[in-house]
Amino acid sequence: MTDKNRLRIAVQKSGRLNEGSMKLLKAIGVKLSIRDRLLIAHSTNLPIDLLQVRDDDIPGLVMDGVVDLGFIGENELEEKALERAAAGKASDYDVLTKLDFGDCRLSIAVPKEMSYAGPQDLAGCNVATTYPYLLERFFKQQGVNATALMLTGSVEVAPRAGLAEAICDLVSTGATLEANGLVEVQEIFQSKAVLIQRKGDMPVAKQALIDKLMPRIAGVMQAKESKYIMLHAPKDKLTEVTALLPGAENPTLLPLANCENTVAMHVVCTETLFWETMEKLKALGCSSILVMPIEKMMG
Ligand SMILES: Nc1ncnc2c1ncn2[C@@H]1O[C@H](COP(=O)(O)OP(=O)(O)OP(=O)(O)O)[C@@H](O)[C@H]1O
Ligand SMILES: O=P(O)(O)OC[C@H]1O[C@H](OP(=O)(O)OP(=O)(O)O)[C@H](O)[C@@H]1O
Ligand SMILES: [Mg+2]
Repeated sequence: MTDKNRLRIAVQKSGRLNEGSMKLLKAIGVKLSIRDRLLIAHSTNLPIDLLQVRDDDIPGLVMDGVVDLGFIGENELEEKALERAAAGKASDYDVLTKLDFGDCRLSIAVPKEMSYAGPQDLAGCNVATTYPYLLERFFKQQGVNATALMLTGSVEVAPRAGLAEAICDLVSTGATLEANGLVEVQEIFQSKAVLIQRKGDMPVAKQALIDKLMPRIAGVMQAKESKYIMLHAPKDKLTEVTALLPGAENPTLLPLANCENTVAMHVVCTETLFWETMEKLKALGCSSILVMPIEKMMG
C-alpha cells in the first residue's frame, strides 16, 4: 500500500540511470529497504516511497501526477512530451535540476560504407530508432522526406538486417556503433539525466521535504566536482600559487613549526587538480601537495 502523504519518486528499475539515481538518493540521506522484485520501496528514515519502473513510464507518471518526482533522461522526457502532444495530451512538469550522470546524445548513424554529406542524403530512407518523435521533428526541421522506423531494441542491427538504411540511437563512447560497423554522422539531441517534479498543488509537508532535499542534491554534486587541497607554499609565492588553484580566492594559511619562509595552505578547489597544475605548483617551490575528495558540502 502507498500513502498519499509520502513523497513518491520514480526511478528506472534497471539500466543506465538506475545506479546514478540510487547513489544520489543514498548520498542525500534517503535510506531505502529495497526488495529487488518489488515495484515499490519504502524509505526507512523519511516519508518517501520509491517506484522502480521502466524509464519509458517515468515521464507519463510525473505528467499525469501519479508520482511527485522522477529521475529521467532528457531524451526520454522530450520524446514522451512530443508523443503526448501528438495525442492531444498535456505534458506539464518542472525540471528541478540537471544531474551529473546519464550524459549521451541522440545521433543518426549510417553503415561505414554509405556516404553522408547531410540530412538530405536520407531522403527516401528508413531510419530505425526508439525515438521516432524526436527523429521526425528533426526531419521536419530539415525538410527531409524520410521515415522514422520505430524499434524498441537492437536498433543498431537494423541496417545489417535490411530493415533500415540508417539508425538514430543514443551514443556515449561510440563503442556500440563501432562494433556494428556504423558511423555517427549527425547529432540531433543532447541529453543528461534530470530530476523532474509534477505540476499542481503539493501538500505543504511534501513540498517542504523537496525543498530540504534540493540543497542536499546541489551539495553532493558540488562536492563531487570539488577537492580539498593541502600544500606547503613559499610565503613569497602565495599570489602565484593561489592563481593556479581554481576557486581558491580565500585560502586558509597556517604557520609551520620551525619554518619561517613557508606556510601551509588549505583550500577547497572547485575543479579537479590536474597533474600539470601540481607540477607547476612544485616548480613554484610548493611541497607536500595533497588532493583529497570531499564527501558533502553546504554553503
Ligand atoms: N551509453 C549511455 N551513456 C549514458 N547515458 C545513457 C547511455 N545510454 C542511455 N543513456 C541514458 O539512460 C537512459 C536509459 O537508458 P537504458 O539503455 O537503460 O534504457 P532502456 O533500455 O530504455 O531501459 P528500460 O528497460 O528502463 O526501458 C536513456 O534514456 C538515456 O537518457
Ligand atoms: O556509445 P556507447 O557508449 O556504446 O553507448 C551507447 C549504447 O548505450 C545504450 O544502450 P545500453 O548499453 O544501455 O543497452 P540497451 O541497448 O539494452 O538499452 C544505447 O542504447 C546504446 O546502444
Ligand atoms: Mg526504456
